[in-house]
Amino acid sequence: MHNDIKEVLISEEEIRNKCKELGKQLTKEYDGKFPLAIGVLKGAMPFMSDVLRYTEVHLEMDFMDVSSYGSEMRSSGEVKIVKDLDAKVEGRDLLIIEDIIDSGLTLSYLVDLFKYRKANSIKIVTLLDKPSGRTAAIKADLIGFEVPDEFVVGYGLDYIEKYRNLPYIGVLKPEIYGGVE
Ligand SMILES: O=P(O)(O)OC[C@H]1O[C@H](OP(=O)(O)OP(=O)(O)O)[C@H](O)[C@@H]1O
Ligand code: HPA
Ligand SMILES: [Mg+2]
Repeated sequence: MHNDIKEVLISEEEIRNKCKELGKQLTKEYDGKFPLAIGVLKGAMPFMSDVLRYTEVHLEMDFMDVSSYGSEMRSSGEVKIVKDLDAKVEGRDLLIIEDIIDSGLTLSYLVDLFKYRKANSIKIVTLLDKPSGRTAAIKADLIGFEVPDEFVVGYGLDYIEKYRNLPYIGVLKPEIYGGVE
């Protein structure tokens, strides 16, 4: 598995330190509140687990499974709900947790949906931001790292469902995806 990686962009230690830093910021942000932390499956799973363990406020966790990439390296543009939330969002302070914002289509779809469902507030924390990929106007409130215009894998991010269990963020060797995007 590690052999398929051309370059490690963000190490395991850098990710851990960033999760601690973001966890502290979230603790301040939600002091005295009871936010609903929403993990966007599947990619956000490792980041959600790590960042929330460094928060020191009461919060509720829920999950939404949406998918728009399938086996492609570019968004299909169509966001499909695979699993909806269990919790009601009306009147709640929402914290959406993402692994990456690329085109922004997934998050703009979710933000619109949660506004329609009458959330009291909506904030976004993302581990990675790839501004070069953006087609929808969306910005996170908290960002871990900015990544260049490359398809990244690891720590939740997949290429055809593989590499999510890598402990770091890396770039695949071109021969793994046939050298074309
Ligand atoms: O900003 P965007 O261009 O919408 O891309 C970001 C989204 O794409 C990936 O999810 P994907 O749809 O691949 O599902 P997955 O998390 O199950 O891999 C990623 O985890 C984000 O949720
Ligand atoms: O760079 C990426 N890697 C993996 N999944 C993704 N989903 C959006 N962008 C990416
Ligand atoms: Mg994916």
